[in-house]
Amino acid sequence: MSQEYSVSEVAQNNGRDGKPVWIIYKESVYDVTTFINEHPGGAESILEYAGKDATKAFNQVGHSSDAIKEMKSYKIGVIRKEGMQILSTQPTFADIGLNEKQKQPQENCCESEKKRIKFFFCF
Ligand code: HEM
Repeated sequence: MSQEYSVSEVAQNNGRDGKPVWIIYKESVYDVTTFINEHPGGAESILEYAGKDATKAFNQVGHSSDAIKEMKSYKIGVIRKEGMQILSTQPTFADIGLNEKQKQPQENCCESEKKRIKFFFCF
């Protein structure tokens, strides 16, 4: 399985203060630290997207299929799907803010409401 990174983890690797240069392309993460000085389009064009999503910019340049192939050799992982991670774990009652009493099935809640309505119409 691919190593997963959050968007904020990638953002920390922005090439500043000796940090590596990571970019996002589609759902994948690339460490292009050693490549920036070899980049035919210049280091600056990549550094602008250090720690960020470079998908749009990369596509807009119209990179050749060789460039896309070369890019693959810098892949270090994929972006973690935060939403999917939350869904994959069963929430507890406490997670959704319910206490022991509120765990009662829905009908029990409605019963007291029905009684209240009946009482109201008696008068
Ligand atoms: C791992 C990532 C990247 C790889 C492997 C890569 C590779 C290359 C290669 C091989 C070329 C020569 C032309 C070609 O074959 O298409 C190129 C040109 C270029 N790249 Fe990248 N590139 C990367 C990321 C980026 C990013 C993020 C940008 C941001 C805008 C960028 C901007 C450019 C520009 C402006 C050129 C010059 C185009 C021209 O002279 O017509 N590249 N790149």
